[in-house]
Amino acid sequence: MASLLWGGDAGAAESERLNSHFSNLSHPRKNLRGVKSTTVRNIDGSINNIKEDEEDDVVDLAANSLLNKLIRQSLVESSHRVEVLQKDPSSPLYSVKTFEELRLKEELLKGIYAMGFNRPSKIQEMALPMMLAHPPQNLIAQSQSGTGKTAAFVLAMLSRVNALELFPQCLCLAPTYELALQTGRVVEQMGKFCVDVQVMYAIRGNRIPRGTDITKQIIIGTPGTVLDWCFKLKLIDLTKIRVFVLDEADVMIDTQGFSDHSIRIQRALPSECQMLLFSATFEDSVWHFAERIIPDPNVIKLRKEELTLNNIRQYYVLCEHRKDKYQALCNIYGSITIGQAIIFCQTRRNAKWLTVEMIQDGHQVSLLSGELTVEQRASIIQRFRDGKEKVLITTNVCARGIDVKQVTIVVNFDLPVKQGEEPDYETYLHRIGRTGRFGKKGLAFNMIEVDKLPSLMKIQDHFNSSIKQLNAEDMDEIEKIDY
Ligand SMILES: Nc1ncnc2c1ncn2[C@@H]1O[C@H](COP(=O)(O)OP(=O)(O)OP(=O)(O)O)[C@@H](O)[C@H]1O
Repeated sequence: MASLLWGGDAGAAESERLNSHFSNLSHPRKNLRGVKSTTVRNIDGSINNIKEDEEDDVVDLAANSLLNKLIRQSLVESSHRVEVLQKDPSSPLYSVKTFEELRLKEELLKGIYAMGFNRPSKIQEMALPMMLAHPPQNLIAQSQSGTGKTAAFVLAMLSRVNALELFPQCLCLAPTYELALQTGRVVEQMGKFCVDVQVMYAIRGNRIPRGTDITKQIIIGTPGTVLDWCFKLKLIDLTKIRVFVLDEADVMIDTQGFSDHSIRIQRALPSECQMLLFSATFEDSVWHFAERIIPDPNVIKLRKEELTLNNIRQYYVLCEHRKDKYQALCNIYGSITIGQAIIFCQTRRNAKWLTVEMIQDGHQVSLLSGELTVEQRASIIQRFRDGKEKVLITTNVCARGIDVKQVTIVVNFDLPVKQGEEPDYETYLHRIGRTGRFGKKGLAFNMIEVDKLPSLMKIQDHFNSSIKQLNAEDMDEIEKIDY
């Protein structure tokens, strides 16, 4: 039966190879038209050979997710209410304000406190009692990145493991090799005092001979390799799994083949196995997938705070060409005191050109674009966060990923457009918008070539918010801008 299943899925390992997470992370998907190599001097004076790409950087969900994890220093608190949909609406709804209320094993509680967690996060307050209930309950949970989902399901896995039984009992699927490792690190940290509990990674490159007796209790892996380990190599007996976690479901369904692999794995689990699914977003596609894979679930949602343009003053400067845009930028830069600014370009080529121009003019800037590895990107964002550079020039790659609260000025050196010059409203909002909660004022400048003016006007209409024209030659006018 198992081999038949496998035979029907001849492409699991292959599709994982093709998805090639590692290279995806280092080089987000791109159209390689017009690629050539140029030498660029980095801010620190070192020399880098960077490919010159005429095309946009494409947002890579898995890379962004990892980037967020690498640069995040603490919990992202949300003021939004948690919505709960119980499988059995008549059963009482529990929430906990302390970890003690969960009656965890002593060593686990010690691990949690050693990580510096004092009390459950908002989503954990509701999710943990459900996840730790007897009999085990299935759960679908959605809340934005950084709100404590990973810590929650790691806690559930660690609390259900029987350290004396030496076989895989908990199985967690993650979309990429690197994300699996990140989750594994949390298991290792939180389970620091659970000395007999061990983790193993079912990821590409971790070659285990067929029929090996795996004694580790928690397996974290990517769907293709896990499928291999279960059906082809017979390393994991799925009928003995007690907790099945599907993490980053939104990223998972974005990767070809992964939904099918996950469903195939889930089908072979025993009915009493607890099934948990987590996602940062809840579009229809994620929801349909979640419903297919998690039977009789409880559902917890923490709404993401909406972005708004209300507190942002928006201007545009009409320019003839790129040099003209640069001049306008310099005039603005020279006339108002800028704390920190992010400048967005549509292509890597433009971003690189602008970086070189600004450095030559003596500005302290750094360049963040998709050709850098995730670790390099994380380090650049961290330096910017720490105020080591005042200006960050970037492409779309980090438009959605980063939250640098001290930035009050955003410059669209190029307007975000989709193919066919249709404005990209969502990206515009993500670049400039703020959540209402922080309520901070902000300034946005759009450098617009004449032929892009209709697109800008569409953006103005779409958001029903005014974008004023600014004469970048008129220093008095610029100096009057107060923010
Ligand atoms: N109860 C808590 N108290 C303090 N810090 C916490 C708590 N829970 C989680 N954290 C910390 O908050 C950060 C975000 O948590 P976590 O990674 O679990 O969020 P997430 O929702 O899984 O994010 P992502 O969607 O990116 O995976 C981590 O640094 C984690 O150590």
